Amino acid sequence: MAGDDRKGRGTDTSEHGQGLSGQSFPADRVVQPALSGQTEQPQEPEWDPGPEEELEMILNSVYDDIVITDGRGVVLRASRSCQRVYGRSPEELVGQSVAELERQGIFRPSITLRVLATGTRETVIQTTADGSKKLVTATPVFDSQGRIVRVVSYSRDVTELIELKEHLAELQQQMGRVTRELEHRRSLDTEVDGLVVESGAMKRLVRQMAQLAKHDVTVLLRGESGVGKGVFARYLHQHSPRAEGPFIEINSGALPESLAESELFGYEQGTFTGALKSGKIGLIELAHGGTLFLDEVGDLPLPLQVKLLKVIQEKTFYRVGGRAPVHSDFRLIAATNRDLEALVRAGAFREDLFYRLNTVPLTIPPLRERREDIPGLAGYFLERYNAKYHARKRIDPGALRQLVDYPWPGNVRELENLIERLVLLVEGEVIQPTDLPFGDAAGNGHRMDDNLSDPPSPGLGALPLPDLVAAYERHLLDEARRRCRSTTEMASLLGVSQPTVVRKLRRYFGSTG
Ligand SMILES: Nc1ncnc2c1ncn2[C@@H]1O[C@H](COP(=O)(O)OP(=O)(O)OP(=O)(O)O)[C@@H](O)[C@H]1O
Repeated sequence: MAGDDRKGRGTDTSEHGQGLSGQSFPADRVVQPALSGQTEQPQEPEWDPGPEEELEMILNSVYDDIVITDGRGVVLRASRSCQRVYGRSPEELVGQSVAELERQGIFRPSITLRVLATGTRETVIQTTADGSKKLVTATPVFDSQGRIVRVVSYSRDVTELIELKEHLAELQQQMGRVTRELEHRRSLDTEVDGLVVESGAMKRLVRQMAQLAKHDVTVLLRGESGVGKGVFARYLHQHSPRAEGPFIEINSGALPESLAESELFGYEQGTFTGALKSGKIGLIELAHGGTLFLDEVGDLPLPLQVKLLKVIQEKTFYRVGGRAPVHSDFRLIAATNRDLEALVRAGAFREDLFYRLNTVPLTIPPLRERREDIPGLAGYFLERYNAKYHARKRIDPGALRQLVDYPWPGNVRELENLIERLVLLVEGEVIQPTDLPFGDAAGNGHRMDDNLSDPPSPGLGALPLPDLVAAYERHLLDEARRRCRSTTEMASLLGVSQPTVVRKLRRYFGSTG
């Protein structure tokens, strides 16, 4: 049919009243709307293009590119859009066989040939001469004897879609990589950088922590400096339902008093001049959805204690210079190495805040009370610092025995620092007893760190002088108690008699232990 009919006809169609020949429609062929009440106007004849012209019009008005062949694969019709897609006008395509067009690289591959071979509907992605991608579907049309008499193929430009798909696949791959890396890092965080726990006391504590982690209860971690309160605070966070949220650590002791309030609560734009002009989100607000860890809570200045208590109770606060209340949903973990009860008695710590924080107190024992942990910790730090400094140090069994015997006043932190130093400084591969700074192979010797930890600092005027002196004396005794193994040793360290030491220990700690 039609192939020849179409020749020379032109099939350009547009929405602007263009006819099939590309000319304007003659006036007598334009359908006028029937206006009511204008019956005297003569009726225009309806536009009747005839089946052939109508088919052409439909062919050229659909969005898809359409090619129709006969049962031998010779093109009978093609939509005008083929010019743009295949670089051939319908006039050039009509009459040509698809096998020839495939050979010329115009249909690559020819789907019509496939349909002629399989007798079923086929879909392929074609790459056209200009490199764009087409999704082409072709359907066979059968006569009454079941022979293929036509193949109708239509295609859509899917270049963008394919590019998007490829981009999506690439992104998915990247996301998979990032997710795996994150999971890996997270597992490192909880396993490698996690806790070394070997003693019965610590294992019991970890079981309690795992249980507590699930609930939003306030936990107060107590224990000497360096026992691992910070590590356990992170453990609680990582094992809580808030693990995906932020973990915000505030070292109350390190906050300069003048900045503390704005650090904690943030401030509104315009509150301060200069660099601080643009406003700032405070740490409490940053902890929203996660955990707020208040380290060294015993060092919090009294005015801030009042404000903090209010935030803990109401979970709402005002930024410095702000009028609108800010809400922050956080789980609170606090830690201290101070004797909070004594600070309360001395008036340096608010009693109401103490009770609020002390909901679930957990005490992490000093390292000297859980010596079974020492070999594991030493091995763990050795591995960490060997890796960091590309070393291969080992610990001699005699040196390990000394590490286990040493009283570790600075607890795990002191052990960690020592191992790092040994990895860096010991010359051979084996760390010997003589390499240890606190004694010879017999275990006698000097203490490695003669610096006192910071004394309590309620501040001048916070307490009457005798109470301040008592607080300082108590601190010195506590320090001596940690460094020495007997009251006699303490007496010689402090330069007083042994009975004096015993009396003072009873006075300040209720026992000589
Ligand atoms: N059980 C443990 N397993 C592995 N590392 C530990 C363990 N306990 C403590 N550490 C390590 O010891 C060091 C001191 O721990 P951390 O800072 O948590 O102590 P702290 O009690 O919070 O001290 P401070 O009261 O001075 O803040 C850290 O480097 C920590 O990683």
